[in-house]
Amino acid sequence: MKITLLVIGKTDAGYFIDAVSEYQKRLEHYIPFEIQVIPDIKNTKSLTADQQKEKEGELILRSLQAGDYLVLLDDKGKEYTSMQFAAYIEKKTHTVAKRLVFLIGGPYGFARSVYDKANEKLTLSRMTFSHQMVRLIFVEQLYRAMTILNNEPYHHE
Ligand SMILES: C[S@@+](CC[C@H](N)C(=O)[O-])C[C@H]1O[C@@H](n2cnc3c(N)ncnc32)[C@H](O)[C@@H]1O
Repeated sequence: MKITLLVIGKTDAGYFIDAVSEYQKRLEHYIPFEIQVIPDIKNTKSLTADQQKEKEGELILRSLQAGDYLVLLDDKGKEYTSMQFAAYIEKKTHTVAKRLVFLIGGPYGFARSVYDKANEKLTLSRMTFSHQMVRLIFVEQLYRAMTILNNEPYHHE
């Protein structure tokens, strides 16, 4: 199994790039992991929120591959503790043969077509974060999960 974090738009802020890269580098040691970036939609000012979501949705669906297991990161999804998330990842390594794809939405969330395609929704908190923050929180939680699964002293209950 390979884990993919699918995101919309490049990260501009250097401090986010550095922090995300740090966890991405640490993850190399544990599991095949990639961040796949879908280019930003141009001229969003002339679009309504729904039109932007639809356009992003088309690009997202085109970025998916046959056999992907799609999990939306969504503030109205299932909530886990870090221990439960580690167990969830472990279980997925036995059931997902190809890519386990975690998807972060754009500024207005996901189009209906993307919700329809999803296998699950996962929430990181009941609070809403910026899409850049979510990238960082997700890679840190995935790293935390890998250290839990390998009995390493990073996570403390
Ligand atoms: C700024 S948020 C979009 C908020 C938008 N109002 C919505 O309804 O989804 C951008 C993306 O970050 C992710 N996100 C934000 N907060 C999250 C949370 N607490 N848990 C999981 N994902 C979150 C989601 O993928 C969301 O589509």
